[in-house]
Amino acid sequence: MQGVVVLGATGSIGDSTLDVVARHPDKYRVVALSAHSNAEKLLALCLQFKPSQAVLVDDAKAAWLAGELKAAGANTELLTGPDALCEIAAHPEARQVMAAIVGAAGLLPTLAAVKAGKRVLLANKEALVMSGELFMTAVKEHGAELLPIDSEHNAIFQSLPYACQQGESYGRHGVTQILLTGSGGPFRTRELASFAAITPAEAVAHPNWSMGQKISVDSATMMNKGLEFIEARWLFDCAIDDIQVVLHPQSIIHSMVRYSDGSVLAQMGNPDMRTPIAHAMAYPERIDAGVAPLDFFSLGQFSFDRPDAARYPCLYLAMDACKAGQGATTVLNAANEVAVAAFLAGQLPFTGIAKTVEQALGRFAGETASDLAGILALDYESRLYLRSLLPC
Ligand SMILES: NC(=O)C1=CN([C@@H]2O[C@H](COP(=O)(O)OP(=O)(O)OC[C@H]3O[C@@H](n4cnc5c(N)ncnc54)[C@H](OP(=O)(O)O)[C@@H]3O)[C@@H](O)[C@H]2O)C=CC1
Ligand SMILES: CC(=O)[C@@H](O)[C@H](O)COP(=O)(O)O
Ligand SMILES: [Mn+2]
Repeated sequence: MQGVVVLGATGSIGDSTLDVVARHPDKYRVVALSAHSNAEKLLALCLQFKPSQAVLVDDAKAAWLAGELKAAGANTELLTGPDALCEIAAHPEARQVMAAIVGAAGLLPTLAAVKAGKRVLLANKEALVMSGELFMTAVKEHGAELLPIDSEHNAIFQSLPYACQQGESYGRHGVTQILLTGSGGPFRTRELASFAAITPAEAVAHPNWSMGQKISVDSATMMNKGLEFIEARWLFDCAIDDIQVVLHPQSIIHSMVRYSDGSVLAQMGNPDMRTPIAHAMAYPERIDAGVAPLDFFSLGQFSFDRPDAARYPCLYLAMDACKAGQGATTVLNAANEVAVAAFLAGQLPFTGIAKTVEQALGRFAGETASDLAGILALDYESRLYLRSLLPC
């Protein structure tokens, strides 16, 4: 029986993770859960999964939640505040930690799980975007096991030779290219002239995946693919020129790996995050994820295309930031988080997201961030700068 911590338990990845856990009560036991402010949902999850600890970061409803847990006779200790996330990430009874907090807030708790030598199931791509080199060094130093949850990176992992899954360099095993697929989001064919009028409701309506708001907007701008480009560069230790982004609007092929002998290996499946989650939790075994089998007779056509720079400027800003280094990727991530929040709050047009990110990258051009303190300081400075520009 393996103990599991779910950071970000009340979100979309949290839902899928707990669904997989609930299918295998003989294999997995929840030892801790976290939420930011959704106390009602955290209460329901605590009563269902009976963790020994739960964290509600925002303490406004903590007294209410503690009272409800006590009244229900639950043996769950309630902790509050961001530091408690790092405490549960290192829970002594946990073998696996699902890192599914959205955004930069996930960096320190995810690193805490790494430093505690856990099997880290990485959904929180922003952590790697901010701290890739430092993060991967910590994984090696602390003997942690890092398994990608992001559907593309999980697909790449599955398509790599076993030796590369265990950390060997891909070039030595005939791998020549990573083909990172992306759907193109809800505006792949929309008239460019109407982009400034895009509403938050339109932007979060992803054609294939049901996800949280922030990542859904990122998919619409294709910043998501840019963040994933940076994530792939660090996860698989590959040269930037060896990663190619390919539009695949159907989201059935989740990414591919090209080999020197002409082979291309792909991982396919219905767009349901329970597949990569179950794969990573059970690795190297396979377990039921509750996902319907792929029915090839009803799939229709697969198509592929190049992403257009005029339609998806964020993708190209991210790829340039990846070339520039960790300082630029930290600024990119912070600026994008602030801009997406402003867009969702109705304070910035959709087209303003790329402009804001570009402005921040210009303002902090040449800044470097090599250690954790430097990364956190640059993240903070970038947010401060943007908040002075944006009405949020
Ligand atoms: N959804 C998906 O299919 C995929 C998601 N990912 C990545 O996984 C991560 C989670 O995404 P998703 O589940 O969609 O996001 P959601 O918005 O659905 O969930 C976010 C979770 O993080 C918590 N949270 C939010 N802010 C904070 C904070 N400041 N401190 C602590 N906890 C916080 C939320 O708590 P509360 O509910 O209380 O606000 C919630 O539990 C992201 O990094 C995303 O890019 C990657 C691939 C696919
Ligand atoms: C499910 C998942 O991994 C998301 O990151 C997904 O990839 C989003 O779809 P896009 O390809 O549109 O960004
Ligand atoms: Mn993805």
